[in-house]
Amino acid sequence: MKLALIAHDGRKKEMVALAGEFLGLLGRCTLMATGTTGGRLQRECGLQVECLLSGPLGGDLQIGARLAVGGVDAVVFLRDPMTPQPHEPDINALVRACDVHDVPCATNVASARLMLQALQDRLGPG
Ligand SMILES: O=C(CO)COP(=O)(O)O
Repeated sequence: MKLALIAHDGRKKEMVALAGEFLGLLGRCTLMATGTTGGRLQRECGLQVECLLSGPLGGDLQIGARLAVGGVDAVVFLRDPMTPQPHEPDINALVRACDVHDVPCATNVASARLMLQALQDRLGPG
């Protein structure tokens, strides 16, 4: 299972907490992330994560490009709806790519929890 993990600055703490809840599952997945999110997941959760570019520098686009050719099975994208982002077009492009290719994309903690739980149930006990 190839998972992409992305969080805006206002949601990084929640991403780290969420990853902590699903460490068993995430440890069995191939993980990629935008740069800063990935760095925190490596340092604070001990996860092996491929760190792509930071979001504002093109990381969302890199994930979108992979997703378009089947390289991503699911996305957790904890967006901060209260803070304008300089790379809003890139963010929209990634979410659009998920819709175009019918790839599950959870954009808040509640939906991410449901999605990760479903993946965990599907993969069975580690
Ligand atoms: O901006 C982001 C997603 O749009 C996240 O990028 P970072 O993980 O590098 O902060």
